[in-house]
Amino acid sequence: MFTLEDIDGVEIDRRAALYGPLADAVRELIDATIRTETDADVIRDVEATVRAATTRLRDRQIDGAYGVRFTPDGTGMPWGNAVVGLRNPIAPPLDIERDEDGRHHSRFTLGAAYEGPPGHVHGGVCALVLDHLLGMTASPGDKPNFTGTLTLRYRRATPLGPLHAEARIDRVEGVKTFVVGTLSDAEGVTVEAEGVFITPAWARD
Ligand SMILES: CCCCCCCCCCCCCC(=O)SCCNC(=O)CCNC(=O)[C@H](O)C(C)(C)COP(=O)(O)OP(=O)(O)OC[C@H]1O[C@@H](n2cnc3c(N)ncnc32)[C@H](O)[C@@H]1OP(=O)(O)O
Repeated sequence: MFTLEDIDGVEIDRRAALYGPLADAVRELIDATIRTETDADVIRDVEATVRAATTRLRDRQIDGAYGVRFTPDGTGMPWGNAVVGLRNPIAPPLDIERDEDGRHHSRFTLGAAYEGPPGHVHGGVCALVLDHLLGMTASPGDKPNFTGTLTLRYRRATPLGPLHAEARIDRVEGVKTFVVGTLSDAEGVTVEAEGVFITPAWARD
């Protein structure tokens, strides 16, 4: 589940510079696929090109999912992650910053690929983003805390476009960390979240 990779920062940068642009390009492709109105013959031609590109990438690949890899100095590479994964075109991806007081926050943009109600973010995508951000906030050290219960209040629809999310720890009770957070657009909060994140039995002292 968590895999140690004995590589240094230079190698991480090399891999990020190789795989990040590919994921970005596929993200663009997803957006273009949803929004294109070009001619039918162009669409069929592009479909063949994309299928050929996929075949080339599958020439050599790992078994199963990417997992969470980390280096000896504790640098994490959750590159397949659905929210922050550098190699995952489905991930927006979020760049999450941590303040000295432990608050986590992120500015990001959700486009056509994340639509639920017309012109607005799918409620499940709001939950996805907040679950991850609150989970990161609940796991400041080298121990993961997993979502036990996540409660959301959708105050109003979240428009597609630039957004902001933030989270902070409310309190810690034994293996349970209680975290609160919000998702906002330029007008203010659209979704409030509170979650109970729990250290799994295998990671307890
Ligand atoms: C190398 C780098 C590492 C960095 C890591 C970054 C990670 C980032 C992570 C990002 C993550 C992103 C987010 C994701 O995607 S996390 C993925 C989604 N979540 C899961 O898959 C979790 C699945 N469930 C479990 O693994 C276990 O059931 C957990 C770990 C949750 C509890 O375990 P276990 O079942 O063994 O617990 P226990 O019986 O010992 O009870 C202990 C206490 O907890 C209370 N309780 C139990 N269940 C719940 C519940 N559902 N709600 C509220 N409370 C609950 C229970 O009453 C008791 O309290 P008390 O009676 O003592 O008061």
